[in-house]
Amino acid sequence: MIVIEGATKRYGEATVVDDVSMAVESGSMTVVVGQSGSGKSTLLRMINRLVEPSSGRVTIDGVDVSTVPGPQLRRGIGYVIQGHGLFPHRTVAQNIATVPRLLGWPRDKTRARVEELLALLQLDPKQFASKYPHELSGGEQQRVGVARALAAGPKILLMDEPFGALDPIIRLKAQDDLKALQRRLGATVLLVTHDMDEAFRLGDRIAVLNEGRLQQCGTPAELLLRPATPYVQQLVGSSDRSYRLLALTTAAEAVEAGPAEGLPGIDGGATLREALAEIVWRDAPALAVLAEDGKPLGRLSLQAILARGRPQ
Ligand SMILES: Nc1ncnc2c1ncn2[C@@H]1O[C@H](COP(=O)(O)OP(=O)(O)OP(=O)(O)O)[C@@H](O)[C@H]1O
Repeated sequence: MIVIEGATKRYGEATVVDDVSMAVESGSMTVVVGQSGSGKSTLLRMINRLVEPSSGRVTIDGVDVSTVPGPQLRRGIGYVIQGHGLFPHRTVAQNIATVPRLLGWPRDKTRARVEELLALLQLDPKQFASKYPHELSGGEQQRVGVARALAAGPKILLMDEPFGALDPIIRLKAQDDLKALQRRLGATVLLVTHDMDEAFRLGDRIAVLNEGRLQQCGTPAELLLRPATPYVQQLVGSSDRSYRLLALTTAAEAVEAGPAEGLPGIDGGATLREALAEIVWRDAPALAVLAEDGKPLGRLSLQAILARGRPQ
């Protein structure tokens, strides 16, 4: 678990991170969201000691990071930045092998790890290992950046606007891939973005920063239903908060008993927001919710969906 206690960073007269306290559970994903200049990157970089706090402290599993030499700390924490920061004159394989090489891994072990990560991130090793960063698309570079950060098997991954340079469709795919990967690896992820939709798609918890101050750190539902400050309320937006709430629940979680024959089907893993769109599009009173094997789990009525789109 990462615990941030009273973290403050001052540059001259300016306090850019102001007495922030929050915790990130092991194996969860927390998204730090806020406007440009709100202190997100500075807060993130205090965790891997690229920035030293003026006061306050960060502990990882109870160990104060200020007691661990920076380079040693950073070898155990993956770090992904916008634009990927890949070394332009090194191949994809050499980029991914950066930390294993620093750690003195044997060649065979490093090579096997590089191939495993490329496959994990859906980049064919035969095709990509010997390419250079400029020969890759933005989405491919982004995946190599993630592979490099994961190379030495860190339990913590810090990601600073990792999808900022991607176009919207690739960005959605990259977000889904990251969520699946994070679950699979059980990694603790702290991700910075200024995009509220990204925060809602990815975050188990969302931390909202404004002018260096933490406004709220809570689950997406808590932010929507109980915004702690007018700033959070404004940020989550009143026009689409119902849709955001619906996007937090799956059809399988809201399924009702009753006949489902003849109704249009929807996958149990689809969100209620998607289910609502399907009902509107099909002009149907309800949907049949389907398990992975295609068998019906029950039905989902328009009323049941609408009830989930407002405070219970
Ligand atoms: N080394 C530094 N010296 C002086 N001021 C700095 C330094 N690093 C950051 N700042 C200032 O601290 C504030 C917060 O910067 P930070 O990069 O943490 O914000 P951010 O929320 O990540 O912004 P963005 O979304 O634009 O990346 C900004 O006003 C920035 O100018």
